[in-house]
Amino acid sequence: MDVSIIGANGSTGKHIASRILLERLLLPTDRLQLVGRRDGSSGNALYGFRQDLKDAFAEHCPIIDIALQPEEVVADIIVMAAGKTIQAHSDPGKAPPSRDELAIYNQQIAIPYADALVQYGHGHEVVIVVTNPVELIVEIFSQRYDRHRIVGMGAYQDSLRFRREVARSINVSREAVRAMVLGEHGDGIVPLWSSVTIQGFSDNETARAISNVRSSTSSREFPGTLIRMRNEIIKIAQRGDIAEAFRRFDTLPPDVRIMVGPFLTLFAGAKTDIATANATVDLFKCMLSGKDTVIAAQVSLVNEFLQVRGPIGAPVVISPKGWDAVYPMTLSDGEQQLFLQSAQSIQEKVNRWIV
Ligand SMILES: NC(=O)c1ccc[n+]([C@@H]2O[C@H](COP(=O)([O-])OP(=O)(O)OC[C@H]3O[C@@H](n4cnc5c(N)ncnc54)[C@H](O)[C@@H]3O)[C@@H](O)[C@H]2O)c1
Repeated sequence: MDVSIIGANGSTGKHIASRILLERLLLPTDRLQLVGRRDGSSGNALYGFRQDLKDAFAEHCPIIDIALQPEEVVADIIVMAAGKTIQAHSDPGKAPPSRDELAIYNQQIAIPYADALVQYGHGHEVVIVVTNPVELIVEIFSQRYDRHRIVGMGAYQDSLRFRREVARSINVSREAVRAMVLGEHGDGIVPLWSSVTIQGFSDNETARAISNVRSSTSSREFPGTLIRMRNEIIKIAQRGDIAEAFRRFDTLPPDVRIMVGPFLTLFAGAKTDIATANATVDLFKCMLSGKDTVIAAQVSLVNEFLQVRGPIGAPVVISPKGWDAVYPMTLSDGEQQLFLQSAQSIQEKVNRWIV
């Protein structure tokens, strides 16, 4: 199997590459392709990065290739991780950072890769999209290529965060919690409390545990609560009191922490690249496991789930071919309403952004 990482010299791309090698997911006869820009600093740096990987992983290394043009990308699985990332700012008068700011710039990066895939690809590539806004980039690839082979990892990562945060609030391990987050990888996230199961808990015990920890009694109130709590914490971080911001963060409900955690990490001067790389490689492993696995991921729907058209985080059955079908989940009334609002908002933004 051959894997290509577009944006391999970026912090997320680098962690993805080293995790793939660390876990020996590729054989020495497989190929890992590191993709950068000929006219950017990554062009030269990738040669050094390749050398570093060879030093680190020696005889366990696959063949490592470098590509500096979209038309040179050749792989069975392509990880799209190139592009700008959001920056923290300390101006309380300005809106908090949003992945939406990246749309115009990152779209221009993605289009040549999507066009080259259509022109030079062999038709069975699968693209895992990391670049934000993940819904927009999924749509750019899906409008050009087989949409069933395009999978965005934002909802998968949000679901892992949700499981971890729920587990932390009720004092069990993340492995004991099953849960999904659908919707947008952004303000329009839809945490599915109805999907939460906790190993060893009866239905009544699960319901009691959830009502003790969730942010609001109904999903309809969630967006307002999320924005209010997010803005309060960001104000503290903008004053420079990061330790206090994290102390307050620890007291937030788990469904709010999913969203606030990455922003607070940014304001602290760090990045979410390690967790993102881990989630991407986990998704990659699920995909290759050969078992039909249901995960939340951004895909471009054509009426398969709640009659939604367009890109959104949805429950899908994945396989080595991408996503085969939508898993027919039943949402609560409030979750359904939140999901449909999120779909509408994403669609409006994507229509505005796509040139
Ligand atoms: N989905 C998620 O959960 C998640 C989490 C973190 C980051 N991200 C997204 O991943 C992307 C990368 O983030 P990062 O932190 O690694 O950024 P980064 O700035 O560290 O790396 C970006 C890389 O992209 C490369 N690049 C830019 N234009 C390119 C082109 N035309 N061809 C090839 N490479 C090109 C740059 O040279 C750089 O090496 C961003 O869009 C970010 O928003 C997503």
